[in-house]
Amino acid sequence: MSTVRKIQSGYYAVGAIDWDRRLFDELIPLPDGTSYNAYLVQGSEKTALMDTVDPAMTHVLLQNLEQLQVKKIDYVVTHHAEQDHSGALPRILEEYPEAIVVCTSKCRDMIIDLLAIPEDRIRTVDDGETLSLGDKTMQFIHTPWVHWPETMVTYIPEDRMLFTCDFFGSHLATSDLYVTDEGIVYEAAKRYYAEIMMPFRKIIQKNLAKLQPLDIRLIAPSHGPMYDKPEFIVNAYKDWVSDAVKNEVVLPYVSMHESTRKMVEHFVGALITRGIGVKQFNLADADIGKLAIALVDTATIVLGTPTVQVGPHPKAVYAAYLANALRPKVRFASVIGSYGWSTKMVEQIAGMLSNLQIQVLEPVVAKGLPKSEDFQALDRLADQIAAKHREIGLFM
Ligand SMILES: Cc1cc2nc3c(=O)[nH]c(=O)nc-3n(C[C@H](O)[C@H](O)[C@H](O)COP(=O)(O)O)c2cc1C
Repeated sequence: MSTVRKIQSGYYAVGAIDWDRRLFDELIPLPDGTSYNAYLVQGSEKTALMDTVDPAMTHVLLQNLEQLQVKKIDYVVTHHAEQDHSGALPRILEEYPEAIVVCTSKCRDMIIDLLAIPEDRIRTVDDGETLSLGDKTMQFIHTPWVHWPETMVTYIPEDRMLFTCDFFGSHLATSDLYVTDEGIVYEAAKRYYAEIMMPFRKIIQKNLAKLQPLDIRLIAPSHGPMYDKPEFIVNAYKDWVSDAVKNEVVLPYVSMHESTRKMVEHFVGALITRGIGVKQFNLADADIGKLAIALVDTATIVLGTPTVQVGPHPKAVYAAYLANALRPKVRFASVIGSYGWSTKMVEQIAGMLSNLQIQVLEPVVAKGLPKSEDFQALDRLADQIAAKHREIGLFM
C-alpha cells in the first residue's frame, strides 16, 4: 500500500500510517492509532529525507521511496533519536549508501548507542547551522527536550516550512495531509503534549520563543496531520506551557465498596454549586491519557482513595505517580477517602507528590462509610478550594 502524498513541488510525505496501534511505549493509550511521518525534500542539487519511521513500518517507507523513484538520498535529517522515527535508519542507510545522517551532537551519541549507526555516516550540526539542497536551505534549530535532550527542528526559509518531529505532533492515524477537524486534532495534540512534553514545560517556553521570529507557512510534525494554519498549534502550545491555570478540580478516584465513591459524589456537587469546574475519573478503568490532558491546566487535584494495606489503593498510587512525573502546573492538592482501622494513605500520597509546587489542603478521611461530619468536612474543603481559586484570580 502506497502512502505517498505530494505536498508541493519538491516535497512529499513518505511516512506510514499505523491505524491499528493502540498502545505506545507499552503505556500510553492510542485511541486513534498514530502515524510516523517522514518527508522527502528534493532540492535542485540534493535530496533530504526528514526522519524515517518505526522499524515495523520500514517496508512502507522503502516502498514509498521506490514509487517516487528516489535513487539517491544525500541527507537523512534525524531530528530525534527515538526508534519510532529513527528505527528505520539502519535499513535506509543500507539502501542509500551515499546518505549521511544529519543531527545534533547529542543525537549522534544516541543513535550510535540505540541503533548502532556507524559514526562515519553521521554529520553533526550546530544550532543555527545551515545546509544547502540547491534551491532550498535547511536551517537547523536546536530545540532540546521535546521530548528528549537531543531534539532539533529544521526550517526551510524558501518555502517557509518547519519540520518539527515530535514537537507539535499528535497521535492520529489519518489519510488527511492537513488538519481538517481542529477539535479532533486539538484533543490529540493536547494528549500528546500532556503525556510526554508536559514535564519540560519551561524549556518548551524557550523553544517557542526561539521559533517566534520564523515566518512559518506550514508545520510538518512526525505524528498526525500537518498544520497549514501554524498559529492553531503554536497558540495551543503557548497556552499549555503558560503559567495560567483553570478554575477546575481534577478528581481521579477509586472505590472498592462505595465509601470513597459516596464522598466523591458529595464533593463534586459541593464544588459545582460553588462555581468550580470538575473533571472526575474513575481509576478502575480510566483512560490515563484523558487524565493527563485534564492535568495540563487544572488549578487543583484531589485524589480519592480507600486504604489498602495501610496505604492508598494501588490505582491511586499509579495516578499520584503519574501526576508527579508529568509535573503539571497544578497549584493545590488534597486527598479524600476511607479506611477501616488504620491508615497512612494521606502521608504516603503527599510523599509521592514532591515534584509538584503545590499547597496541600486539609484532607478528608472517613472511617468506613462517610457520615454527616465527613460530608461537612468535604463542604469545608470545597469552600477552601473556592477561596484559593478566588485568591489567585480564577473567579470572582
Ligand atoms: C484488600 C483490602 C485491604 C484493606 N486494608 C486496609 C488497611 O490496611 N487499613 C484500613 O484501615 N483499612 C483497610 N481496608 C478497609 C478499607 O479501607 C475500608 O473498607 C474502606 O472503607 C473502603 O473504602 P471504599 O468503600 O471506598 O472502597 C482494606 C480493604 C480491603 C478490601
